[in-house]
Amino acid sequence: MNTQHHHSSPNSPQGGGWFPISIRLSGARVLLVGGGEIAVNKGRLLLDHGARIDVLAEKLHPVVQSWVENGRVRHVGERADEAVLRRLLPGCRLVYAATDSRDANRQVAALADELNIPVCAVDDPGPSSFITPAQVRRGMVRVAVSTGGAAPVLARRLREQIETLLPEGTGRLAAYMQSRRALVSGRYPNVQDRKRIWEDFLDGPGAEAARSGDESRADTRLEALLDGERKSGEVWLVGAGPGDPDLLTLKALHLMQNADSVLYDNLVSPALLDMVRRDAELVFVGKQRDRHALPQGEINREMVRRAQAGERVLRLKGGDPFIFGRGGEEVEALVEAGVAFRLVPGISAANGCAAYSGIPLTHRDCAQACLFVTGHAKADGVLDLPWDDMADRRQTVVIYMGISTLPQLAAGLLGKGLPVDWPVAIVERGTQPRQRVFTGTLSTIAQQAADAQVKSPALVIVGQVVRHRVVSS
Ligand SMILES: C[C@@]1(CC(=O)O)C2=NC(=C\c3[nH]c(c(CCC(=O)O)c3CC(=O)O)Cc3[nH]c(c(CC(=O)O)c3CCC(=O)O)/C=C3\N/C(=C\2)[C@@H](CCC(=O)O)[C@]3(C)CC(=O)O)/[C@H]1CCC(=O)O
Ligand SMILES: NC(=O)c1ccc[n+]([C@@H]2O[C@H](COP(=O)([O-])OP(=O)(O)OC[C@H]3O[C@@H](n4cnc5c(N)ncnc54)[C@H](O)[C@@H]3O)[C@@H](O)[C@H]2O)c1
Repeated sequence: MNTQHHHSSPNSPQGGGWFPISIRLSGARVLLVGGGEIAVNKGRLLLDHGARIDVLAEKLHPVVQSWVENGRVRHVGERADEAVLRRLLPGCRLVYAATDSRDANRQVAALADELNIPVCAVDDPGPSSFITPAQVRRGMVRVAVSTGGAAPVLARRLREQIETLLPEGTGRLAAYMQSRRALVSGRYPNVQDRKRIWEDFLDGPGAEAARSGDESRADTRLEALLDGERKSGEVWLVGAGPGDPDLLTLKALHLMQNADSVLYDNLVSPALLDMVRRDAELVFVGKQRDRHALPQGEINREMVRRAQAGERVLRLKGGDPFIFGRGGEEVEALVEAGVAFRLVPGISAANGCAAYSGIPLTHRDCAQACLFVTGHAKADGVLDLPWDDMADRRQTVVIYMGISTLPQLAAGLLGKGLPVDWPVAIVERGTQPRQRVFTGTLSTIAQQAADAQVKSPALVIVGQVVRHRVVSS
């Protein structure tokens, strides 16, 4: 079994090296250098989190002035010069350099750095050792969005989007779970067991009860789980779509974030695997033409073995599991073994490539039907295809896995009487960042593909619809 771990290279730190943490500010001293608009913004945040703020600034914004007057912050000095800073910095948990002078902010940052005190220069992430993410707050729950200083306005926009997604009761849910942790730990000393109980709780109706403040109903659900009412292992057969992670279904995403293990194909892109729960085991079972990582029978046995051991197994497949995905065979194996399963469709390559290349699959003028065929040859190299059906001119033919057999495919269709100028398109790496689209005819396409070194994954679209291709300006 080939269990893959993803490591990023040490030369290109993730997110520019900005590592998000939660830092305790209650009771901690924070130095705020500058007393203007931005100091008000940062001061509000800091006060909300219980910091003791010292302000060093020449001119105070009326809001800061009022904080000083009612004793919420101390005004500890005017000008930020080196001697004053050396006196004020020691003992601070954080420092904000929030003056409107770039030089002053840089000087504060340099001195704080020397003393190993985290510092944020609000006019430049360059000399900063921390930056402030945009936050969504629900009680104890915080969602922080950072762009690593790249685009603060984007951070703000994303915050607004998350704001609308995160249920109002999320804070109550966290508080409920906190209040019952001792109870659960007392009954189940094993971390894995506790994790499963909490996940089952969150997946079930208890979570909604806690969110809405109905603690007694939440307790009933939790007690049932503590008494051993267990979700057993199961397999989720999920289509991951054609490549662009945004084309996942919400259901696929939800299951990706709950799986214990993920068995995935080579058609599943690294960007998608990044969205899988961090501690899920990733198992590559992909096939490449002529080079089987795992024979189908072994994949089936592996799914069954894991599910019977109680795992929630995600079988993640490129595209849709039931369109050239062998999903049928896998489900039969699960049924035979008595393993519970769920099926989630994915956007198939035909749909994804059609939309992202601007080629409609049907068109009132020329294509009343659409035929999906596989261009994958049998072991003896023979293409076993419904050639007569494929040569019908009033339809579109979409060929999956047809790149290596493209010369045979084109010749076969010409042999069935389609004209030499019959339109054909190839969409390589459809929906992905480096998508390439080639258009030609039955007589040119094989040579075009060879010249451009087109590689799998690629989809072939045959028919008059190719002439209706639209490209957005
Ligand atoms: C999240 C938030 C936190 C907060 O303050 O609460 C925050 N900026 C917010 C909003 C915002 N900031 C700016 C605009 C006006 C549009 C514009 O002018 O471009 C708006 C929009 C608005 O105000 O609506 C301008 C701006 N910001 C920085 C620079 C300097 C530079 O980039 O070099 C300039 C240019 C100044 C100039 O050109 O003069 C720098 C920083 N701003 C950061 C955080 C840190 C990076 C966070 C990240 O992306 O990871 C970092 C590096 C340092 C820090 O402050 O910690 C808050 C969201 C509030 C919310 O939640 O809605
Ligand atoms: N990080 C952010 O979210 C963000 C957003 C917008 C703007 N900015 C940047 O923040 C900076 C501050 O903007 P502002 O609107 O608060 O300015 P402001 O003019 O309202 O306030 C400036 C403050 O700095 C003080 N000051 C200047 N030099 C000083 C020194 N040597 N010692 C002590 N205090 C000094 C002034 O007395 C005043 O209190 C600007 O450079 C602006 O570009 C940051």
